[in-house]
Amino acid sequence: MQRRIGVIGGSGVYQISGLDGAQWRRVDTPWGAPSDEILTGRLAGVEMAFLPRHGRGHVHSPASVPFRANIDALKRLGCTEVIAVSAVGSLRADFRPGDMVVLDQFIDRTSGRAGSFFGTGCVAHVSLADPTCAALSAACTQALRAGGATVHEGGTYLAMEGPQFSTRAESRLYRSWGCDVIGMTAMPEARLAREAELCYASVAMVTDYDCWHDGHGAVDVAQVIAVLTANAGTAKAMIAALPGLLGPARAPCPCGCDRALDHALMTAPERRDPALLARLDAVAGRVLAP
Ligand SMILES: CSC[C@H]1O[C@H](OP(=O)(O)O)[C@H](O)[C@@H]1O
Ligand SMILES: Nc1ncnc2[nH]cnc12
Repeated sequence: MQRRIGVIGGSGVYQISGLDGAQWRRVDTPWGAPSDEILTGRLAGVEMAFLPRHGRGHVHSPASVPFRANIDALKRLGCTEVIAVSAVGSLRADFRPGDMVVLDQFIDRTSGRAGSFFGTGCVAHVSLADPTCAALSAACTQALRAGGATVHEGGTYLAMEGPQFSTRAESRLYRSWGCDVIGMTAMPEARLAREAELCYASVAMVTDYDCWHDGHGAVDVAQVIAVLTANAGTAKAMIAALPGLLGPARAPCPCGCDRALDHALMTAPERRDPALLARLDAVAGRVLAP
């Protein structure tokens, strides 16, 4: 099977360069329009698809990011895996601004966001015990280290609703829960990637210490942008290195991400809603197609 690597760029990452045959493409989905057009092309002979999560110019607030359309569009374009890049606040002293964290767990405190492709007329329950792909995450770690980044392998991300930053009491609470970093977008993105049977790796750049650290002022956007700008090359170097590490051919995922729906569907075939099934053509076509 041919590989296509999807990349979702977070705050400060609105494009990638160096693609052969680069083209911004509009992709329509049954879940509405994605955050922006998607930049496709080849890097070191591997098909790529890049989508800026907030849109070019940072148009979408965390709550208005069309997460379902974004994941559907990447799947529809033939992506086999998604690397999500995010800016995060650190909830621990040893995760410093400029460091990279390859996340492996999430606590979801968002509210009111559409968090599933499934629902009435086609119910499914996928496992989220391990919400990221260990194999893809290991490749991201390797690519980051090759570029000289300081990398923390594993970390728990507190997904907050925002758009305001946390209160000090919230920040302290999340630290007491054992969370390592905080951001506003990894959920429901990670849930939806799993439902769409995409390998998902979440790579976070630490930009600040949120507001719990006595030795640092409370986070503001200027601080986040300054750290993102100073370290702009880090995520880009990782993306440039990944095609060489992964190669153009894709084998079955050793973690089973590409088979997440094998035992997830609950609704009896004769009770399924044809309209919902039609919307699921890309994300669940493997298990629903007649
Ligand atoms: C600009 S600070 C807050 C903003 O940055 C993060 O975005 P992303 O996860 O897309 O990199 C955070 O989640 C907020 O959306
Ligand atoms: N402290 C913080 N809280 C939430 N999202 C962030 N993104 C970057 N820093 C953040």
